[in-house]
Amino acid sequence: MSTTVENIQQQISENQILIYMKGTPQLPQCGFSAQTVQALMSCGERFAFVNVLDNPDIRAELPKVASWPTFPQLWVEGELVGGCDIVVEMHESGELEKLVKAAGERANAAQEGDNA
Ligand SMILES: N[C@@H](CCC(=O)N[C@@H](CS)C(=O)NCC(=O)O)C(=O)O
Ligand code: FES
Repeated sequence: MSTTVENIQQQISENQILIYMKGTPQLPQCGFSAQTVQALMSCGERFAFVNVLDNPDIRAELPKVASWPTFPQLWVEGELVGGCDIVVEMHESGELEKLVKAAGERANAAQEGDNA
C-alpha cells in the first residue's frame, strides 16, 4: 500500500498541470480556490485537480511536502507555482497563460509520442 506522501508525489509527477483545491472546478468550495481555478481555466489547457476536502490525508500532508501552508496550490511540470495570490497576479500579467500553455503543449506532444 502506498503512503499519502507517495500518492502526492505520483500525482505531481504524472500530471503536468495540477491544482489542489477545495471543491471542484465546476463547484469550488472556497473563494481562493474559485479565483485560482477560474484563472487556470481561462488558459484553455486540460488540467487535473484534487479536491482536498474529499482527501483529508492529502490536505494534512501536502503542506509539508510542498512547504506551502495553504490551498489552493497550482503545480506545473512538477513544480509549485503558488496559491491564489500568485496565480491571480500571474494571470493579470499574462505570465500564467504562457506558462500553462507551454506546459500543455509539451504534455500533448509527449502524449502523441506515446501513441505513435
Ligand atoms: N493567500 C492564500 C490564500 C489561501 C488560504 O489562505 N487558504 C486557507 C483557507 S482556504 C487554507 O488553505 N488553510 C489550510 C486548510 O484549510 O487546510 C493564497 O494566496 O493562496
Ligand atoms: S475555506 Fe474558508 S477561506 Fe477557504
